[in-house]
Amino acid sequence: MTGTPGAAASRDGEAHERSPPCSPSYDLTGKNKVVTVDGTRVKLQIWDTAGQERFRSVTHAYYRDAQALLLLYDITNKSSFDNIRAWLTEIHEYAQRDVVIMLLGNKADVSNERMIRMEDGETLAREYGVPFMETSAKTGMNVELAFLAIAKELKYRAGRQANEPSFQIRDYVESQRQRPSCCSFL
Ligand SMILES: Nc1nc2c(ncn2[C@@H]2O[C@H](COP(=O)(O)OP(=O)(O)OP(=O)(O)O)[C@@H](O)[C@H]2O)c(=O)[nH]1
Repeated sequence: MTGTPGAAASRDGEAHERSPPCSPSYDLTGKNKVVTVDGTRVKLQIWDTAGQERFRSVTHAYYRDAQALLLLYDITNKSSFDNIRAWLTEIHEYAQRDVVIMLLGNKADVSNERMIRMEDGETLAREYGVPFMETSAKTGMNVELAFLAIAKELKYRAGRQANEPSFQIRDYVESQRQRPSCCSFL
């Protein structure tokens, strides 16, 4: 789902499936995942929420209890990017206060139709203090990393020990993410 909280990890960790997977090879939304973090299996229950304005009131119910939200926009679609601020405002109002948010600019493989520069995604993410990367559900670029980073953050929060070094999701994503090789012309 573009321009929306595209995926959410819920509190109970039980499997639910709401919408069919998108046709590209790597699913950003729509499936449940088990991610292994330092030998521990972290089960993510993922909901793909409706992005359209008319579904917003329904969507609240989906992310109200979420522990993490992946906000996706489509790098070839400016309005999906412009909608992100509205979604962040919504999230601020309706989601858990400590929800983990990640901003993803999807379709990074479609470089010839790019409308949103990677720097614009980075600037927006910095403004809201959330991790950011570009992804491709087609090639799989950074898809596993998005889920792994969320799982690491949730596991860290759940079992934080006094002497454990803190996990910084933004730094982790920044250091691990791949960059599309396409963007230098913009
Ligand atoms: N090239 C490319 N196409 C993608 C990518 N992700 C999704 N698509 C295509 O974009 C179209 C929309 O994908 P969806 O996953 O249905 O997007 P959505 O925003 O959830 O759409 P709705 O649920 O209909 O609102 C489909 O044709 C997908 O195959 C990607 O990373 N790269």
